[in-house]
Amino acid sequence: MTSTLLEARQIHCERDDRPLFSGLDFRVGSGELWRIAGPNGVGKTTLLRILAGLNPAFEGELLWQGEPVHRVRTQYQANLLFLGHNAGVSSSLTAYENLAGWQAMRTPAVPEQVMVALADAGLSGYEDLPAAQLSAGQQRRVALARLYLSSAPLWILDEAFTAVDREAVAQLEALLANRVRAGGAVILTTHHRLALEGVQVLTLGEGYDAV
Ligand SMILES: Nc1ncnc2c1ncn2[C@@H]1O[C@H](COP(=O)(O)OP(=O)(O)OP(=O)(O)O)[C@@H](O)[C@H]1O
Repeated sequence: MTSTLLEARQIHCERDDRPLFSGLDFRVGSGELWRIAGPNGVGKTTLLRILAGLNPAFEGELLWQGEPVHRVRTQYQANLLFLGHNAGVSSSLTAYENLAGWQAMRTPAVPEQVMVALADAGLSGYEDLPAAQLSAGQQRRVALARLYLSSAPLWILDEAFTAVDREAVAQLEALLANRVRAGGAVILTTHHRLALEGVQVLTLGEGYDAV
């Protein structure tokens, strides 16, 4: 039996007085991978940002391991890795500095771990280049390298597959599979067809074919 990590109750959100989504109820358990599906503009990013605690403009309740997120915010943030589709990679910093800086905000940075994560993300030889001099896919890999350093039980990933090549997609799928196998949970959006089994789909927008 899976234990519930994150529960959403009656989530409602409006943009410019127009309801984006309403009455959303779901439970994300350990070992589960959820895909939020729907057409462009339906509210997928908005929902992920709500779940990640980055958008307070909603009604309803979020529970982390049974406790209201607003009461256990620090604990929730410590258990969460959020990767937005705007990946948060600083173009003036090197690949190494970006990842080490990210790690240092959570734990003392360990240079060897950072180097290994960059290598795992396919960036060997590019560690000391400013991100501005990397390709779009390589910049995305700098952000994705965080996944190799993260032991957070909940990953929320917005369009994580954007700009990366087939090899990186396969590696990312393997990482996600490992995360859920280890008892974590993943919530993501992607317009990419996932080669993963057991994906649960929450579709926003009526009549959208999420296949
Ligand atoms: N900062 C903002 N202020 C006002 N409206 C916004 C803002 N961000 C997004 N929206 C609106 O909210 C709606 C949902 O946007 P959102 O980015 O959540 O959609 P999405 O489903 O993720 O789309 P896509 O598949 O194109 O990424 C859109 O109509 C968009 O115009």
